[in-house]
Amino acid sequence: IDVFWSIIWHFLMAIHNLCLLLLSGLSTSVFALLLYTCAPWPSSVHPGRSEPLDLHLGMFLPTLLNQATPEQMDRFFMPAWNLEIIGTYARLRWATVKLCTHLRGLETTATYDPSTQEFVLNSPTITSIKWWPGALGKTSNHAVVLAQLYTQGKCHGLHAFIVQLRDMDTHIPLPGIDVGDIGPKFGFSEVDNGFLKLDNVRIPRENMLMKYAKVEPDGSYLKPPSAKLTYGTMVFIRSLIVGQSAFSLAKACTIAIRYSTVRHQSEIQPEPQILDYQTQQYKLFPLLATAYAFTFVGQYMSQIYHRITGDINQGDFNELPELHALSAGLKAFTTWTTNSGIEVCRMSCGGHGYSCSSALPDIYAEFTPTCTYEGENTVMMLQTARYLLKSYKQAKAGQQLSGIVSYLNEMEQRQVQAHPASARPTVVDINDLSNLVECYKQRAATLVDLAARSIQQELQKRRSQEDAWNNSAIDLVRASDAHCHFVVVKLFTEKLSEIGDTAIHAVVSNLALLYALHGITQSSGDFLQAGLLTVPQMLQISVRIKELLCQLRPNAVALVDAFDFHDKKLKSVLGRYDGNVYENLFDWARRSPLNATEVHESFHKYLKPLRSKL
Ligand SMILES: CCCCCCC/C=C/C(=O)SCCNC(=O)CCNC(=O)[C@H](O)C(C)(C)COP(=O)(O)OP(=O)(O)OC[C@H]1O[C@@H](n2cnc3c(N)ncnc32)[C@H](O)[C@@H]1OP(=O)(O)O
Ligand SMILES: Cc1cc2nc3c(=O)[nH]c(=O)nc-3n(C[C@H](O)[C@H](O)[C@H](O)COP(=O)(O)OP(=O)(O)OC[C@H]3O[C@@H](n4cnc5c(N)ncnc54)[C@H](O)[C@@H]3O)c2cc1C
Repeated sequence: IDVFWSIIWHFLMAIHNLCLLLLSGLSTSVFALLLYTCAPWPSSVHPGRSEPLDLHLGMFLPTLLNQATPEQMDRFFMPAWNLEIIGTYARLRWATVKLCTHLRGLETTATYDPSTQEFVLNSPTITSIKWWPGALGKTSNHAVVLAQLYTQGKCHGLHAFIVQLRDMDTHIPLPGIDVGDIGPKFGFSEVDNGFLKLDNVRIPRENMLMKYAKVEPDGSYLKPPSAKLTYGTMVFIRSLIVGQSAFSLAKACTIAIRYSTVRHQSEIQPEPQILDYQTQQYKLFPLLATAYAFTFVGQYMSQIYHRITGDINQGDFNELPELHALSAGLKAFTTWTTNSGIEVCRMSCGGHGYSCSSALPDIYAEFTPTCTYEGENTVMMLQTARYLLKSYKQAKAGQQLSGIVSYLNEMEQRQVQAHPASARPTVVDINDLSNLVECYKQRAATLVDLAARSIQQELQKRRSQEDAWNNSAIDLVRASDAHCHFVVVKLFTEKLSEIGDTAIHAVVSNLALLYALHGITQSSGDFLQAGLLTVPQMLQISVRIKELLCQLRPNAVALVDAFDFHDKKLKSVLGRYDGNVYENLFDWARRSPLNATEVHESFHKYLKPLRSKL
């Protein structure tokens, strides 16, 4: 049924985008957009393709879709789709103390030369060398390079350029291009993350991605309708990463929960499955609930991304700030939680979790950089905080906010309680999800208010805006975190109304309740301080969580089976669908390269000569 609706959804999105293109009078790109829109995730379109090529499909093609004109789509999209052009996305400069997080500070320049109608690209300093782009080192023959655009003697800020890096026949780097691999990393050993230095590299004028901003042949510059459109691809990838968090956490939970039913370990006879231990359930079931929550949030992000980019294509930029704030905050919120969650799953498998046979080390090593790439998480949380604070000020000034931050409108009516102990708690019934959503909402509002007050106090001490912001950054990140948590609980709760089957509804409701209550216990201080809950209610919540663990236990395996990972995708001996773990573990160990011979060559080389000397 899911596959059916997914096909229908992508079909409708394709029609929707097709209509947008036709309405806006574009004659080309239709096939390209259909092709890409119908492909929800690159690896599922090209199964079995290598990671560098997934990066090419995941980063290079969306950039084209976001920033290329129809003519540029004609030139680049199909060759890229057919892997004639293999691209990377080089936004970064060398990671120095000057921070490549700070995109506006990028030093690479693209200077327009009207006499030849070319841009001349340069990385003038050691710190301007592009560093990290995936597949840049050895695989790519093209890159989308972000550089400061200079024309008619003026700098117009960051713009994107397609730069050919290597000869199409010989794959040798072109003159002026110094490109290579950056060396071994924590994971992703199969990806050639690269460096790129540009020395007077000339590219045709038509290689600047000109969907929004333009440089005319004589060098005159036409501004984009919004400067923020340069960042469009980031919003897209960050939204995708939210879904990727759900996917990775779901995989880790599947392995840990399945293995926990295979593993027996106790003095009690007959030995119980380790999943019957309350502590094991407490480690894994909240994560299972989180995997479901993030799956729904990922679906939501995909929907609003498509809706709002549709509006943007029509020239309506109203919702771009909200989309940016949501995608940045949720990217950070979901990746941080998933990152630590995968590690909990690994440890919950005991010693075998450390073995690559579990697949958990690989899942972790591949997932953990999501906390850093596409915008470092703390920096992303601060971007969300910037939007929250702006909205807060607007609400204070009497403006009616719409969208997900509309709860800040209520700040004025709702007394931020000075004496929480005497106040009436917001949560009346801890089993009522709508009560809990309200509670999370008020916690977010309270923390936004606290962060705003902190900045205000700093400013009153005559600090500069920047210092006031930095001295309040912990509060700002907490406010963003609370905002994101509210969004997740709200979306999970709303999703329940879409479930028709009563039995499934009951189980998923328990998951949603566990997610909400467990989150409260993790940040109990916030809820108590704000007077949203009382101490007796906190105790009640702890008891209710234990009941929920028992209620979820019989369905735990079915709930991970529902993620529907094929053994070939999961690649985990511990997480096998048939539960036949131990025989296969033995098999797996036998296939270790060290077991290729009974006596290892090191014996003949080193130990034997040593023994003969004795
Ligand atoms: C699952 C797919 C796997 C793919 C593999 C991925 C491989 C990895 C790839 C990469 O890592 S690519 C490199 C990624 N690099 C970054 O993401 C850099 C992060 N830095 C930034 O995004 C920005 O520099 C910044 C930190 C957001 C800058 O913030 P700042 O406020 O200083 O800057 P301005 O640039 O002046 O912004 C002003 C204005 O614009 C708004 N804004 C910022 N970003 C966006 C955006 N993406 N969309 C819309 N709007 C944006 C910002 O909020 C400000 O708005 P106002 O408050 O002034 O209205
Ligand atoms: C596996 C991997 C793949 C990548 N692929 C690509 C790619 O394909 N293309 C590409 O262009 N790049 C890529 N990158 C680079 C990536 O985008 C950057 O590493 C990332 O944006 C973070 O920037 P940074 O390294 O400069 O970290 P920094 O910004 O130096 O962060 C270091 C620390 O400083 C803190 N910090 C920085 N700024 C602030 C601030 N304003 N306020 C508070 N704290 C701050 C951060 O929170 C963090 O704790 C990749 C990175 C990795 C690890």
